[in-house]
Amino acid sequence: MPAILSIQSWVAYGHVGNASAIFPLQRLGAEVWGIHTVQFSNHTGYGAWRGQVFGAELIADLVQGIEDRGVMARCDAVLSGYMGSAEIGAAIRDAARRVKAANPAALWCCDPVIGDVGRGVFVREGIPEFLRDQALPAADILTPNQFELEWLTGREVRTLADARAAVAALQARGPRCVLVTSLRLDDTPEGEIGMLAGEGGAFWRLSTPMLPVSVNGAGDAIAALFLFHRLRSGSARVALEAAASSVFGLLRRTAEAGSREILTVAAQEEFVAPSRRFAALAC
Ligand SMILES: Nc1ncnc2c1ncn2[C@@H]1O[C@H](COP(=O)(O)OP(=O)(O)O)[C@@H](O)[C@H]1O
Ligand SMILES: Cc1ncc(COP(=O)(O)O)c(C=O)c1O
Ligand SMILES: [Mg+2]
Repeated sequence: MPAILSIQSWVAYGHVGNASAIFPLQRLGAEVWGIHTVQFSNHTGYGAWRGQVFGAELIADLVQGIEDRGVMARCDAVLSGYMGSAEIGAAIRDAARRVKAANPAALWCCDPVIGDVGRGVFVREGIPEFLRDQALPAADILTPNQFELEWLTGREVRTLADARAAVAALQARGPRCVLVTSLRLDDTPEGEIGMLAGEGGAFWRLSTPMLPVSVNGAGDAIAALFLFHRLRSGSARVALEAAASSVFGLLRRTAEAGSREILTVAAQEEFVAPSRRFAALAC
């Protein structure tokens, strides 16, 4: 089973960042080393929250402490998400560098949290540029949503050809494997939501019904699950099908309960045995 160093936000109430990623990974059997970039009362989608963005020194210090235990070579991947500040981004990039120095087979899966279609950019100044100019070239796996794909490439994505070209443009700059989430293209049927994965010159597409929920943290869960299944199977297609099926089940349960927060704990069976399986198509 993989060991994953997960460096993301923490919230006391609800499920985004590490509070969305760690439990599903553990439920699947992964060992997770969690470092929190912020500790907030709740996610920022509520418009109001309390807490702190941690200093970059704290992140670097915790990484050093793990290195002091002599376990870096046992780390299979670094998973990063909401950064809190561009300085924290630099500490995360350094952590990925150290892990890879100890274990050259280790992967950095970077979820480039910048914003989304409804809300626009919702992270601090300097973070989007850091992700584009510093993180992207060093990452192995990238999991942007459609808004982030467009921001990072400076391209409009309307058609499947646009999406494939944008993914290829990202791959040309670094990450060998890309998962695009929340993809709505001109041929996406009303009532569906799509995803696109690309690796090794191949592309796979998958869509699921759109559920009547507007939640935060699904992107963090999908990045964690995609990384886990990509590590285990070595296949982006297999990882896409597994992650998408689990997150659909999680959100279906969340919609049925009418919950504002994703039901990470109550719907945990969906991580192990999704109630409905979706197949990806080569495209
Ligand atoms: N309303 C929804 N109905 C069905 N699936 C959804 C819905 N919202 C999100 N998802 C699923 O969760 C994935 C990640 O979604 P999203 O929260 O948009 O990511 P991010 O937060 O990174 O933008 C999507 O690709 C989709 O598969
Ligand atoms: C603290 C924090 N972390 C992470 C996220 C990312 O959430 P999502 O998975 O919806 O992109 C958010 C979004 O609001 C947030 O406020
Ligand atoms: Mg996201």
